Amino acid sequence: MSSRYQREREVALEAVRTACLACRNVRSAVDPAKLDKSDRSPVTIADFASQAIVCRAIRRSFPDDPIIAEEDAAALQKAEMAEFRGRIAAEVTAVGIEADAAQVCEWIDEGHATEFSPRFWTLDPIDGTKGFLRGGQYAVALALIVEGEIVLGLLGCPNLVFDPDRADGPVGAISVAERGAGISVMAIDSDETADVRVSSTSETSQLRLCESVESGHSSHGHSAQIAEELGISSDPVRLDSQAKYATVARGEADLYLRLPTRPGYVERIWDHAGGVLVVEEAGGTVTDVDGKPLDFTKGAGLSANRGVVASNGTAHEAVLAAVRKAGV
Ligand SMILES: Nc1ncnc2c1ncn2[C@@H]1O[C@H](COP(=O)(O)OS(=O)(=O)O)[C@@H](OP(=O)(O)O)[C@H]1O
Ligand SMILES: [Mg+2]
Ligand SMILES: [Mg+2]
Ligand SMILES: [Mg+2]
Repeated sequence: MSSRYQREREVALEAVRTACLACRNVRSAVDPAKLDKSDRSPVTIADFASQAIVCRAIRRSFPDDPIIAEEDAAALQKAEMAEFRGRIAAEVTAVGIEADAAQVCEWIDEGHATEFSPRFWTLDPIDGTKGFLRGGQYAVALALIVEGEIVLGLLGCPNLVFDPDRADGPVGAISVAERGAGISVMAIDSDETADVRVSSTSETSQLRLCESVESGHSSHGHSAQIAEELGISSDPVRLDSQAKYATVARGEADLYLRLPTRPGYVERIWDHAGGVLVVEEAGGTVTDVDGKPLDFTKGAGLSANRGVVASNGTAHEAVLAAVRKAGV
């Protein structure tokens, strides 16, 4: 596979792998401590450690590249957060990157960009934090966007079985996609790699649908209507995070629906950029619910789009028709 972004790929893969290891270490604690952000969503030591690790790596190799990342260190600066800061630094150090609390806060804040630029990275240090907390799926999601086009997309999924045909095989998979150069999936703990491809299912009644666990993130009512319209009788598979894109990419599911739960919610680019390229390079199609391509030129939000439909491609038009019929 010829690669135009070889160095970026290497740096990104190493960073995502290391961040996955840090997340696992935190998760193996009995009850990972969490903070509630101003929107009442959770954030943990692992989110911050992961963001510090990935931003540090990008900053060292690509000093001029802006990073639009989900978290920032503002809440960590308060005096009463000293212990929490120290625990983040300890987790970063435990994966081989020696750092103190001040240093990790600086790295976290390297992800402060919010505006579109001709070349930038976007990072979700843990996508699916609720999934992470309940022991479900979560993802370290990273993408490089050049001239508004996603050129690299990585999804590190520490809780995803590496090979869906070996349910008791290794757990932990990193999907790495480069535009025009394909996708490969790597095991987190070994050198094993796999080529993957979306399914070829075209019969709409046979489509295996996946969606968010959280009904506040995607309308379960609308997806049930769409499934009925398509003649699907199997239950949707609910899993957290961009692991949904990874499962469509490898043909384990055929369709991922993310349907707005209220007018005006703007999806964040870090919740999608990595996953979108992973599905596209595996042969699938991703649009919003109106059939428009996702527009990554608007800064941190997908303000020109509503919701997301990711499919194996073959079934995409039929699904969009059902989405319209359901009045999404
Ligand atoms: N109202 C609403 N609508 C759509 N999306 C929302 C909404 N609120 C939050 N979020 C974002 O959802 C991200 C989690 O993704 P998922 O819904 O796929 O996973 S989960 O099932 O909720 O765990 C989650 O990402 P993380 O914060 O990184 O976990 C949020 O950015
Ligand atoms: Mg969050
Ligand atoms: Mg997210
Ligand atoms: Mg997140």
